[in-house]
Amino acid sequence: MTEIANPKPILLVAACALVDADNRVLLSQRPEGKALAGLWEFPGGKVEQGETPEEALVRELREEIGVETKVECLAPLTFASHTYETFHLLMPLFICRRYQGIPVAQEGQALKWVKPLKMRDYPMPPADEPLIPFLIDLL
Ligand SMILES: Nc1nc2c([nH]c(=O)n2[C@@H]2O[C@H](COP(=O)(O)OP(=O)(O)OP(=O)(O)O)[C@@H](O)[C@H]2O)c(=O)[nH]1
Repeated sequence: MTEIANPKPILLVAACALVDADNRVLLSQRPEGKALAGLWEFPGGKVEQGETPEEALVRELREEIGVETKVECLAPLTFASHTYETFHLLMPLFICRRYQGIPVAQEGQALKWVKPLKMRDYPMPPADEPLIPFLIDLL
């Protein structure tokens, strides 16, 4: 029988670089008590059964920061592929400039608009670090 070399499940998480008129990107700080607490991440979350990544993101942006957008307003930018201890994260990163509402934390998390060149000042999960150069190039 063939052994499976890497038994870690792949976790599909959709994330969004929400961009404001000054080309700043919204970062959200992971609350205490969660894995990777205190680190700054892109809004988003797990893609649930029956959802596309874009649909998951529209839902997560509404639930997490009270912002309304549409699937058509999300453009693919890049992705993260990173092995954590118990799973392998596959995380498409979308960019969104068209949305309604001012982001307000719905789950008590801190939010911050950050210029891509300043993102190194905000500790991010290891999966996110390789994504920063794409935002620097684009914005
Ligand atoms: N939303 C988001 N998740 C990220 C980023 N980078 C990164 O490694 N992740 C990881 O992807 C997973 C996202 O899951 P999530 O936000 O839906 O779930 P969670 O850990 O808050 O748990 P829960 O919603 O089940 O309570 C977490 O393990 C998180 O650490 C990122 O930039 N944004």
